[in-house]
Amino acid sequence: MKDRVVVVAGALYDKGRLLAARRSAPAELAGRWELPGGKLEPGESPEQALVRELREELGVETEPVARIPGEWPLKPGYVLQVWTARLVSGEPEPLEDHDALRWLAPHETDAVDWLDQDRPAVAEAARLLRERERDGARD
Ligand SMILES: Nc1nc2c([nH]c(=O)n2[C@H]2C[C@H](O)[C@@H](COP(=O)(O)OP(=O)(O)OP(=O)(O)O)O2)c(=O)[nH]1
Repeated sequence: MKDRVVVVAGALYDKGRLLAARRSAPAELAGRWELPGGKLEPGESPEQALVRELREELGVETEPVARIPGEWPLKPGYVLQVWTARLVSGEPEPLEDHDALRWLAPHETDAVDWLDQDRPAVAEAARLLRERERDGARD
């Protein structure tokens, strides 16, 4: 479908932890946790959109690693796509759209109240995180 909006979100990893961000708006999503990101703009690749959104929202530089297979419906006309990404520089801060951030260790990935529509992607991101831990990844 051509006129659907793609929202690109990042499963951002650093030091074996996954970043969760608490939305501050709109009212129906505020207080719930999500993977940070935003809408694809015309002419952008999903990876470019992800790097731009994470820079705007969190003030960090990141590098997309791989897409988590699948896409998930949001509100009508919107779909969510998720990439794993690694932190290249900076320490994330809730600059825009969020009022709290948390780095979650592999055993803590269920500790926040994720948006329902994010749960399948978060489950896969958590699985990949545990796999990286078993493999002895250092970042
Ligand atoms: N970023 C993000 N948005 C999500 C997730 N799950 C989910 O339902 N959404 C919804 C919330 C918003 O309605 C929409 C994304 O819009 P946004 O407001 O984050 O994107 P944006 O920065 O491009 O928006 P804008 O302020 O420029 O309008 O998707 C998620 O995991 N990450």
